Amino acid sequence: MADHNDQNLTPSDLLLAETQSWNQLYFFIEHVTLKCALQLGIPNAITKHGKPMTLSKLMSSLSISPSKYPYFHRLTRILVRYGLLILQKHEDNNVDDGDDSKGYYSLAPTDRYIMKDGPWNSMEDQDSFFFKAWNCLGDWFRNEDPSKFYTAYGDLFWTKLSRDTSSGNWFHANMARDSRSFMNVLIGNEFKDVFKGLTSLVDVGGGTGTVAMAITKKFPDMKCIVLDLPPIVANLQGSENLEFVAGDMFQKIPAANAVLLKSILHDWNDEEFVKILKNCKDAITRSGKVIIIDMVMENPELDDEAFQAQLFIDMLMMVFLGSKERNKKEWEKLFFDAGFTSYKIILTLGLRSVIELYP
Ligand SMILES: C[S@@+](CC[C@H](N)C(=O)[O-])C[C@H]1O[C@@H](n2cnc3c(N)ncnc32)[C@H](O)[C@@H]1O
Ligand SMILES: COc1cc(-c2oc3cc(O)cc(O)c3c(=O)c2O)cc(OC)c1OC
Repeated sequence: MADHNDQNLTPSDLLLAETQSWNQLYFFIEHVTLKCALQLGIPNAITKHGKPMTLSKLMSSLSISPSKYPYFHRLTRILVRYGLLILQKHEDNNVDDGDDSKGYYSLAPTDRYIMKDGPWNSMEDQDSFFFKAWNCLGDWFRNEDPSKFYTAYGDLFWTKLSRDTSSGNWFHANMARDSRSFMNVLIGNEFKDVFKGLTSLVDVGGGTGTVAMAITKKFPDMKCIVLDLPPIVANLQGSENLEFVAGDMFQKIPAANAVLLKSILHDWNDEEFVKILKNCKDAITRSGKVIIIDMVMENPELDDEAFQAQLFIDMLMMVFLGSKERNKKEWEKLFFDAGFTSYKIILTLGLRSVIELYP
């Protein structure tokens, strides 16, 4: 007796559904194998070796027993499939993947981003903190909590970070690495004149100051203020043109030519978003501007792989903050709700865009 769900499916539909269900239900194995590669130190071992290496040499450098070869070969096979490793086969075309002497492994560009000093990969010490929020996500769709993170911890994300030193340090260290990486790209694009001519700027929610330091290094005549919550900036030392100010962007933002908001507005719901922007508008001069570095969803400039990455981060915002990524229309509506008259998307760099907003 065919299952009632199968009645309308042809045999080939059923076989396709089997493949698709395995790829959808077991998608997590990509994450598990990536974390295994990081845990074993595969990217660092290949980098240290300085050139493509055979499986046996890689295993030996990782102190993995040769008895594990038949299993380790299958781990590297799936890492090649996921584009984390590149297998350069020897000229001899009838290479057998399992034949160590004819294949050399090297790192794909992805690895250089997720390497130990890349942002968001050093979750080992925060595994439970990070993954606990994702567990049983369905529970959140049946409660009234502001986020799944709140369901898991009984605390808002920013409150928890300010109380829990280790998760706070993990988060801000990774945010700083993300900022260093992004600012290197933005500097590479000559900042596209975004900061040109400014004599003062407030980096709202500027964290530990990575962005502000990059800007003041490039523009030494600019006075920069980093505004963030007291626990974040309390022990940070400024410099001649960089000052850390403890405060709340929902209360007041220090006056300046311009205000910078990098990865801030996507952390908040529409009402909070408008409140932050209204405070930004009060802070800038009439000839000033608000500079936003954040994601514009459904951006026609981005390919499907980038769109999937944005969807993942949108889920991350939903789970951790109860917030969202926004498309151009959603951004524009909130800009005008906050009383701004015009804006310009200056450029898109990877997943994020640089937007200028004018009072
Ligand atoms: C996603 S992080 C972005 C940090 C930094 N802009 C960057 O891109 O690397 C959000 C920042 O907002 C700060 N923040 C959260 N609530 C705030 C508030 N009420 N006032 C000021 N800063 C706040 C957090 O402490 C954190 O540093
Ligand atoms: C708010 O908590 C988290 C935020 C992020 C996060 O990660 C990003 C990664 C990117 O490649 C580009 C981005 O623009 C961003 C963000 O804007 C952003 O906020 C990541 C986290 O953990 C992986 C967070 O902690 C839960």
